[in-house]
Amino acid sequence: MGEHQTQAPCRISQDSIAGHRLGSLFNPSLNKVSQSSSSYVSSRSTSSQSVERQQKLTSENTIGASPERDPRSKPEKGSFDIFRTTNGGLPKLNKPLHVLNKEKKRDSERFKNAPEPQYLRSGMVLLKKFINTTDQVKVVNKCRELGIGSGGFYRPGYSNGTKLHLQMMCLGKDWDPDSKLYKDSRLFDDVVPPEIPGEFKILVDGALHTAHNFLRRSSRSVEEIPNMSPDVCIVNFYDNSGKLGLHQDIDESRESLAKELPVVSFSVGDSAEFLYSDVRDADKAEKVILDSGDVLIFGGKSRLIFHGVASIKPNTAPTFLTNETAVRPGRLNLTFRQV
Ligand SMILES: O=C(O)CCC(=O)C(=O)O
Ligand SMILES: [Fe+2]
Repeated sequence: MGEHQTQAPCRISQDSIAGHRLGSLFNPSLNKVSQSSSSYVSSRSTSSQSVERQQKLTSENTIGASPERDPRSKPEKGSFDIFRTTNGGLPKLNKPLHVLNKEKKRDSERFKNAPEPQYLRSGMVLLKKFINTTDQVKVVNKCRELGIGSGGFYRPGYSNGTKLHLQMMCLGKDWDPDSKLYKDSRLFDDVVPPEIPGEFKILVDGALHTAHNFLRRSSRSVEEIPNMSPDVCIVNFYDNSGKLGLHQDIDESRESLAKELPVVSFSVGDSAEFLYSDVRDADKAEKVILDSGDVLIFGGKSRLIFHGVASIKPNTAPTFLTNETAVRPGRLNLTFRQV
């Protein structure tokens, strides 16, 4: 990650901020990722030097974090469970089966006809309702399984005593918000993060494929969004008071940033108000709502955009998700990067 403020990766922060469905996780056609942009060389003026400059600039900030009592602000130990624990993590069954089935049918219909992707700006495309209902449930269950295990969720913080307003877990490699480094194991407990599940990678491929097809259809260059193959996924869980200040994701390698390889971001659960801007000023930022199942891609000319989560909208998670899983109120966000 780059610079975040409330949770995760190198985020610069400003606490003040305050689909074309292609698919199912197990659809083999999703493996066919467009090759056309794999040798993309950025035409953007992001020289290594400017990346370095920006990295320095942003690393002096923390993202959406606020001070806690612990002066050294070590990560809070003991894994966080994204499932409600009061009923042993079982899904809520307070509705009759026929009502649950009706709701499920309605939700599946809703997700079957994903709307046309939204072109937000060069290099930035939003795939509304890209992740179908079945796959959203799988994403939640997988994050829960990994999240309570070794290398699972914890509340990250900075050595100055501030903590991000979220729970975080890294897959593939660890990203440490304080040192802003990607490492093979976590600094605070030496645990090697779990691998990125293959099903997640298939969804990422499908999302990039869908975005490229959309760019082609709208007579734009597919090279606006270079292709990438993720080796890190940062999973954030925001409760209803969660947020993440405006930041840039700039801790990835110089090569990755110079090629402007995209960040692919999944949202599952409650909706979020997502801000993005060329400058770190929430008042000047554009706002877009990210709902459950949406995939946001930002690469190319938008790779270093300032972005953050202003708020989570309570009780907006789709009913199938709260009926079929025991997920707590809140939002899961998964950002995939090739670091
Ligand atoms: O939660 C989100 O939508 C954004 C997360 C993010 O920017 C990050 O983890 O770097
Ligand atoms: Fe970010």
